[in-house]
Amino acid sequence: MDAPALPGLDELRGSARVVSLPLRVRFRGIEHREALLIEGPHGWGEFAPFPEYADDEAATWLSAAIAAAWQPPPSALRSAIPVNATIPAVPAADVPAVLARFPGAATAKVKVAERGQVLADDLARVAAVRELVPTVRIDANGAWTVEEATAAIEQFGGLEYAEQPCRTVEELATLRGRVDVPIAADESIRRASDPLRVARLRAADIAVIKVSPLGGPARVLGIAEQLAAAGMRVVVSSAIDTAVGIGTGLATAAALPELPHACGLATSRLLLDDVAEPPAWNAGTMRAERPVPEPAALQRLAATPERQQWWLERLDRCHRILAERPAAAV
Ligand SMILES: O=C(O)CCC(=O)c1ccccc1C(=O)O
Ligand SMILES: [Mg+2]
Repeated sequence: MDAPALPGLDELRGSARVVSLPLRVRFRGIEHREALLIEGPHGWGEFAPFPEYADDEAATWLSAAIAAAWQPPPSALRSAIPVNATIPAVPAADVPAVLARFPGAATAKVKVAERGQVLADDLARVAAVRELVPTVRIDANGAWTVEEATAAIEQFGGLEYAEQPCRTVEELATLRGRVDVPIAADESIRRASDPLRVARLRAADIAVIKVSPLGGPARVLGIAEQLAAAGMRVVVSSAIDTAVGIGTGLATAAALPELPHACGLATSRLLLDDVAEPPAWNAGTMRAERPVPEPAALQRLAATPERQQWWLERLDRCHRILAERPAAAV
C-alpha cells in the first residue's frame, strides 16, 4: 500500500493528547509510560518512542502513528489473537501475583538478565512461572555474551525460544549454531538500519515485530512477508503501548498469513490505568479490535503541562524529519 501523504503539523497538533499511564510493576526501569495520541480519518494512532530515543529513530514511530490513523487497517484473516503473559524481572515470589493478571495464558515471556540481578534470580523466576504456565520463553534484551547465553540457555532447559539473548546479529548467528533452543530477534530488527539483515545472516528462527518502531502496519506486513520468505516465523509484540497501540498491534497480527506463536500484546495487563478498556480477554486470547480512547480517561491520565510541551516539541521535530525523508523511507 502506498504511504499516505504526510498530514500537516497543525492537523497532528489539533488532535494530539499526551498521557502518562501508571505501571503496576517497574518495567525497563520505568513506572509510567508516556504516549502522544493523534486522531485521523481512520481512527487513533500512538506516538510513544521511549524518551531517550533520538529524533531520527523516534520519527519512524511517528510514521507508524500516522499510518494507523490515516490509512485503513489491514484486512483481517482472524478475529482472536493468542497472546503471552509478560513477566517483568520481579522476584520469584511475586510471579503468581503477576500471572494472575493473565488468566488462562498458555505462554509466558519472562524478562531475564536484568541489570543488578544474577542468573540464579532468573532461574528462580522461570521455575516459578513454569509451575503455572506450560510454555515459557525468555527475553534477555541483548544482555548476554555468547558464552553467557549458551550456559544460561542450557540451565533453563526446554524453552519455547530465547529472545535477543545477545546484542549483535553476529553473536545471535554464532549462538544459534551452538544451542538447540530457537533464537528470536527483537532489537536486531526494530533498532536496525536493515531489519532483514538478521534473516540474510540466518541469525534467528523467529522475528519479534513491533509495529511502532517499524513504521506502521503496512510496512510491518511487508517486512513480515520478506522474513517469512527467508524462513523466519513472526511474533507481534508491543512496546508497552496504550490501548490504542495494542489495537494497532492486534489488527496487524490479525492480518498475518501465519501466526504460530502467541503475541506479546497483553501488556495492558501490566498497566494500572489505560486510555480505553483493552479488547476482550478470553483464556489467553484477545479480540482483534481497536479501542477508542475515552474522553474521561484522556483527561484523567493527562501528562503534566511540562511533559505535554516536551512531547509536542518532539512531535514538531519528528514531523520535520518525516517531511524531509524520501517517501519510501517514511
Ligand atoms: O513481548 C512481550 O511480551 C511484551 C513486550 C516487551 O517485552 C517489551 C516492551 C517494551 C519494550 C521492550 C520489550 C521487549 O520485548 O524487549
Ligand atoms: Mg524483546
